[in-house]
Amino acid sequence: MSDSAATGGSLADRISNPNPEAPAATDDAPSANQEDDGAGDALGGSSLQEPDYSVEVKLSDLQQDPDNPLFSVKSFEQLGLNPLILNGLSAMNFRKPSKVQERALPLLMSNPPKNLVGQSQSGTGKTAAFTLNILSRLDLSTEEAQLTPQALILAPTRELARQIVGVIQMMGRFLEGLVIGTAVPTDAANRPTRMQCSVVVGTPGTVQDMIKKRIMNPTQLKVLVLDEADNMLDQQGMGDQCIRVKAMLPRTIQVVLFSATFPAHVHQYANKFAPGANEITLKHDELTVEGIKQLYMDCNDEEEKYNNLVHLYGLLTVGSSIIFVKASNHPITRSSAAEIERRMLAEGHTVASLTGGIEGTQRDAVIDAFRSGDAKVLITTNVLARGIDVSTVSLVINYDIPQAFENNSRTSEPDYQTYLHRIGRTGRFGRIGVAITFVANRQEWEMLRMIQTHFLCQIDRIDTGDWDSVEQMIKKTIKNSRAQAKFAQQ
Ligand SMILES: Nc1ncnc2c1ncn2[C@@H]1O[C@H](COP(=O)(O)OP(=O)(O)OP(=O)(O)O)[C@@H](O)[C@H]1O
Repeated sequence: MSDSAATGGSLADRISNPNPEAPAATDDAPSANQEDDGAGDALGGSSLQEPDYSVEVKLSDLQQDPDNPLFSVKSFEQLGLNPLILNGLSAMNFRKPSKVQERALPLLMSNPPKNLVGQSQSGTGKTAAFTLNILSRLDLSTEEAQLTPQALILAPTRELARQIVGVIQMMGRFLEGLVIGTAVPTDAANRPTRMQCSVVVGTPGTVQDMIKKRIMNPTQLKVLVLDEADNMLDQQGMGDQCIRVKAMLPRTIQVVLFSATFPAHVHQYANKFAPGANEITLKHDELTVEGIKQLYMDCNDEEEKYNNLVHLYGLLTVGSSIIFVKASNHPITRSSAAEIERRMLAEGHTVASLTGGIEGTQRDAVIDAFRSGDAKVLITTNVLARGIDVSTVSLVINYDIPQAFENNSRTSEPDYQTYLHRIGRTGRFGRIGVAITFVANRQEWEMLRMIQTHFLCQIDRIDTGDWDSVEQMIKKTIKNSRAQAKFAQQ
């Protein structure tokens, strides 16, 4: 039954004929503290999580389309990489570079090293771009060199840091003497007394602490990478930590900033952090990924959101999916994630939830269960909006539309960057996915409209009055991605 019909039309209709009794959005706090818990062993990144199919054939079509972010004219061989690194790439089934890899690598690897501010759409292989530069620059000729940090990668969350460690391990597996260290918050018992490794990947607060306490020697560092750089530099606490870390590093260090988004105010700042940098940038309208079908669903109120969610999951058997709820440190928000988890579990779904309120090793267990497919549905906040690469994710739900904050208060604007990063958890590297945003009041509908205008993208309405066609439409999109996979196996 159409719930919107019950109130006289869709939200879109009601905007043109506004209903003053439309429910107001509830208050929310700014994004979660992403630095608050213990460590775990490095978990493999995407390559350990490859689904049992490959998108190779279709991918090669995409990679021949000059308008596609995966397009490239060169091969990895032509980019002048060490044969042992090339072996790592082919073991990971990387056949051709993506556009950002092809463009960034010559800039990154040239000598004398130059800084880089690099932007490309979500899921287009930025991790490999900065990893290949780092692996190419390492001196692993002596044991002392192998055990002294030469490259440092900072990431905003422990999950992303662990994922990057996994990618470097895979890509550098044929490099003898390569040792990678993870610097994420941990309890005292598990804290390393010395970072004896060639590459360190960590979160800024922990790295700052380790350098200060002389656990990590920064004097031989040649490369500093900030992944999700706009996010790190824009958050007050984390931005300060990044600046303090950089101040303790050699002055000649190559600074590399990567993200899918660089809003103008951060871009200015990025240029100060990485002076004289080469730049690879995108326009607003180039940012959305074509393979992600963007939809929205009208809901009359919070309860209807939940009912629609359950209805949707009743209809669909998708690979893995992520449900994003409001980003907040607020206990109520956390419990709303927990509440959805509880109710979904009761419906028989294998669900896990990860919010900023969960502690370190517990967090690792949740993300590991999701990566392995033990939990098919992950309910989370913005804490996992960025960087997380699980290629089986075919559906993303914005249960709450991401909303911008200023001075710790909610504004009436959407958080454009977060929207893009959240939906970018699907449709990775040429795959196809669906992103559904729930709107439950006039303000949310207005934010949705602003998102469409900002990115010049189309977000189609799902008609909840006709669940049969909802089912068909979503299944068709998701089936396309399976068809693509099947095609690739032949
Ligand atoms: N050249 C390549 N060939 C095949 N697969 C690739 C290639 N480069 C990257 N990939 C795969 O594409 C996926 C996305 O890569 P990655 O996580 O680096 O994207 P990203 O650009 O950093 O995304 P985000 O902006 O969301 O952080 C990964 O699963 C990775 O293994």
